[in-house]
This record gives sequence, C-alpha cells and structure tokens, in this order.
Amino acid sequence: MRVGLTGGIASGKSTVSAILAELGAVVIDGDKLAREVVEKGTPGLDQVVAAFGPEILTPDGDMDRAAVGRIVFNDEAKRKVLEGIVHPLVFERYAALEASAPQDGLVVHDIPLLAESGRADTFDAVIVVETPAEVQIERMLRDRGWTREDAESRIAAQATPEQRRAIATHLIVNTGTREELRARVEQVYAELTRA
Ligand SMILES: CC(C)(COP(=O)(O)OP(=O)(O)OC[C@H]1O[C@@H](n2cnc3c(N)ncnc32)[C@H](O)[C@@H]1O)[C@@H](O)C(=O)NCCC(=O)NCCS
Ligand SMILES: Nc1ncnc2c1ncn2[C@@H]1O[C@H](COP(=O)(O)OP(=O)(O)OP(=O)(O)O)[C@@H](O)[C@H]1O
Repeated sequence: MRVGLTGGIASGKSTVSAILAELGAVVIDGDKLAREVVEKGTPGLDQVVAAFGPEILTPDGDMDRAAVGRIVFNDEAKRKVLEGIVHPLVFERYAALEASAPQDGLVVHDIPLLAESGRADTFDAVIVVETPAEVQIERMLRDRGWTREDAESRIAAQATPEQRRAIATHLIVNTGTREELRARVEQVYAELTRA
C-alpha cells in the first residue's frame, strides 16, 4: 500500500514518520531526497547555479541553503524556478526507491508539498498532520533560529490547512502531547494495515 504523508512545516511529519517506521512501515523522506539531488557534484546543483548564479554556493562548493531560502521565500517566481529544477529530480528518486521497496506492508512517502503537487490521487491513502500556525511558528523560532518573518514566509508559501484537509483520508491533529500523537498514529497504522 502506498501512503502519502504531508503537513505544513514543523507540523510533526518527521515525528509521525518515525513512529510509522517503528511500527513497520518503509518511509521515504522527501526533504532528504530534495537535499540529495542538489548535493555538490550533481547535475541538479549545476542547474541551480545556472539559474541563480554562483553566489548561491558556499566557499566549499555546496549549495548555501540559507541563502537560497532567503531568495525563494521572498520571491514566488524564483521559488517556482527552484521547484521546477528540484521536484522532477525528487519524483524520479521516489519512483526508483519505491521500485526497490518491499511489495507487502506500508510504503509511506513523506512529501511536504503533496497538497501543492496535485499528485495526492496517486496514493492509496493520504495522512495529513495538522498543527495550528502559531505552534508551527513557535517551533521554527525555537529550533531553526529564524525570525518570525522567516517563519511566516515559509507558511505563506505552502498550502492552507483547508487545502490539505481536502486531500486527507486520515487526519492527525497534532495539538496534544507526544504520547497522544503516538496513540493516534498507532490507530491510523492499524486502520491502514487492516484495509
Ligand atoms: C529553499 C531550500 C534550499 C531551503 O533549505 P532549508 O534547508 O532551509 O529547508 P529544508 O529543505 O530543510 O525544508 C524545510 C521545510 O521548508 C518547507 N519548504 C521547502 N521548500 C519549499 C517550497 N518550495 N515551498 C514551500 N515550502 C517549502 C517544507 O515544509 C520543508 O519541509 C530548500 O527547501 C529547497 O531546496 N526547496 C525546494 C525543494 C522543495 O520544494 N522541497 C520540499 C519538498 S520536496
Ligand atoms: N505533540 C508534540 N508535542 C511536543 N513537541 C512536538 C510534538 N510533535 C512534534 N513536536 C516537535 O516539534 C518539532 C517539529 O516536529 P517535526 O520535526 O516532526 O515536524 P516536521 O513537520 O517534520 O518539520 P519540518 O517541516 O521542519 O521537517 C520537533 O522538535 C518535534 O520534536
């Protein structure tokens, strides 16, 4: 069974996917793939440099992620250019990893931008993790050292909670404790593996 997992930034997706993995699911992490396809020496990074210029490289030749983030989360057209480079490469990697995943059990695709991608229909089920924007912002300020403006600009670049709910077959409202979150994830896992 192919399951999409999505949610806004800092909503709790990685926490949910870690619990699903403990329960036996195979998890494919979209953010990790999006980093791999633009690592130093990749054709992906060459394309990003061609579009954004060599000033987005660190002295070591890696992509300066903070610099690119400052550009694309303040300019939608530039964000679309970056997405046009990164997303096709990520979807190629998803397909290759899925082909080598075990055929029985749950394969969970953690895709931060699933609602935005229009690909939700390609999954057997879609888990949406939802957390109030104020909690997302607090976590970003605490964990990433960002300003409130940085945090708000990421949220503004993403789908709304309503748009995500519209694609959900299983909604996880992450407003309680970690223990409550675990219990809800166990319930969803049981429902999906019974199906
Ligand atoms: C702009 C970049 C360099 C910033 O890197 P940074 O290390 O600061 O963030 P990281 O990649 O860890 O992403 C953290 C979160 O930001 C949000 N985010 C990332 N890219 C986007 C985007 N294009 N639109 C909206 N939100 C996004 C997601 O919630 C993601 O989980 C990077 O996010 C990137 O390359 N984005 C484009 C690729 C993409 O869309 N990735 C997300 C899903 S595949
Ligand atoms: N129910 C909860 N109670 C307390 N803290 C939580 C809860 N759920 C998640 N967190 C914490 O919130 C932060 C963000 O969660 P997590 O990394 O799982 O989100 P994410 O959606 O994967 O984030 P990102 O979009 O940044 O990859 C983490 O520090 C995590 O430990």
